[in-house]
This record gives sequence, structure tokens and C-alpha cells, in this order.
Amino acid sequence: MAEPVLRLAALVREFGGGAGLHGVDLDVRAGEVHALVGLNGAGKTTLMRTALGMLRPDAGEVRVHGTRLPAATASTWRRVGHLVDAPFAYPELDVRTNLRLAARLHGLAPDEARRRTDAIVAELELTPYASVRARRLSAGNRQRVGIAAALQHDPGLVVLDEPTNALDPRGVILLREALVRRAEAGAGILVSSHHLDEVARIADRITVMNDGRVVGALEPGGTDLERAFFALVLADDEERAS
Ligand SMILES: Nc1ncnc2c1ncn2[C@@H]1O[C@H](COP(=O)(O)OP(=O)(O)OP(=O)(O)O)[C@@H](O)[C@H]1O
Repeated sequence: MAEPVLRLAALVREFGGGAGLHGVDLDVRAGEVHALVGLNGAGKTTLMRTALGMLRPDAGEVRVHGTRLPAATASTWRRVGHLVDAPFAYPELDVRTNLRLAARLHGLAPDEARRRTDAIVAELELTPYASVRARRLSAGNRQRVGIAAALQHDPGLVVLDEPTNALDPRGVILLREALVRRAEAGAGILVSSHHLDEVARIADRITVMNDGRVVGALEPGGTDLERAFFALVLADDEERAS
């Protein structure tokens, strides 16, 4: 089987007071949407930050496109798109300029950057805002710009932390379609969410985290995902309390 685009093995990243990741195994394969769900504080953002080299693990390993961190070079990171934490944009630059800069930082030549930026602006329905300075955008449109920057260079690995944050219903649909399209084209996508119904619509796999551990999986086509989710979390809490 092909090497996953992301592989986490026995990953540990501990903060004080027992918080953090306590031995996580997880992979993302090319062509799949892999959703990560868990209660507030379960460790989803920490997992993503560690996977992206933003946090150094205490133990275990991260492989991005087959390269073990921290050995990944610029050519590896150019094949990754991510939105974790607040979307970044230079406040005084307009949307199109911000996106072109992001495309250039991902290694695209100027003409190609221009072409991709125009395409993603249309795809995410940002055309009315293309000439608006980032500082004047609404939270939802700023989020769309962050998603655009993560997707426009067609990365083979996409990592998005709660990307539906601040999106309106139209934005949620556009995001869903954009992710499905990219997965169908071969990208591996790791996405966290608190919206189980939304996740179930697009995910090929749903992994449940609790207290820094992977505690099970949900069947995307299953019924009553909410009940199954809470059952897994409760079972884990009880097992560790006993
Ligand atoms: N830099 C840090 N220093 C100390 N503790 C941290 C740090 N970052 C995260 N934590 C703790 O690690 C745990 C996991 O946090 P994390 O942000 O990964 O959870 P999450 O699943 O993304 O939560 P949410 O759904 O609320 O976004 C929490 O208890 C959090 O307080």
C-alpha cells in the first residue's frame, strides 16, 4: 500500500497537568478525508500543530509525505496546505495580493500564482472581496481567505482545524465541495470539527479523540453519530477512572 501522506506514530507531546498527546497513532491516506472529532481540550489542535512541525513531539514520530520530521524540507512543505489557529493575512494588503503572496511562498511561479489565486477566489466566492484589505473583512470572509491559502496550490496533504468556524451556510457548502473535489483528485485531508453531521457528509474516516488519546472511530454512514461519539468518550473516561 502507498505511504500515507501523513503518519503519526506513538506521538507524545505533554504539557503540565496531564494535558497534551499521550501516544497517538493516526494516518491520512491520499484521496481520503479523515475527520478528527473530540470534546474541547481533547488534543485535536495539539495533534495538528505537532503534525505540521509547529510543536516538537516529546516522543514518537511524524512523517509528512514519507519524510520524518524534522527532516522535511521546503519541497515537502510546499505539498502541504494548512489552516490551524487564526487565518493569517497581512491586514493592509487586499485579498488577492495576500493569496498571491501565499501562493508564491508555496513555491508557485508568478504567472501560476496569479492563475491559482484567480481560480480559488472564484471557487470560494470571494470575488466581491478580492480588492478589499484583509483588515476590513468579516470573520467569515477572513476564514474563507485562510481556507483559500491552504488549498490554492493543490497540496497533497491538507490540514484544517475547525475550518467551518465563522463560515455562513454557503461557506460551509463551498468548503465541503472544495474538500471533496481535492480528495477525489488525490489529496489526503485531515480536518477537525465539532459538527458531527457536517463531518459525516464528507469524511471517509472519523477518528475520535479524548484526553490526548485516540479512543475509537465512528462510521461516517452510521446512524446516531452523536450517541456513538458520547459512548466512546464516556467509555474511555470510565476506563481511565477505574
Ligand atoms: N501551549 C500549551 N501549554 C499548555 N497546555 C496546552 C497548550 N496547548 C494546549 N494545551 C492543553 O492541551 C489540551 C489539548 O488542547 P487542544 O487545543 O489540542 O484541544 P482541542 O481538542 O483542539 O480543543 P478545542 O476543541 O477546544 O479546540 C488542553 O487541555 C489545553 O489546555
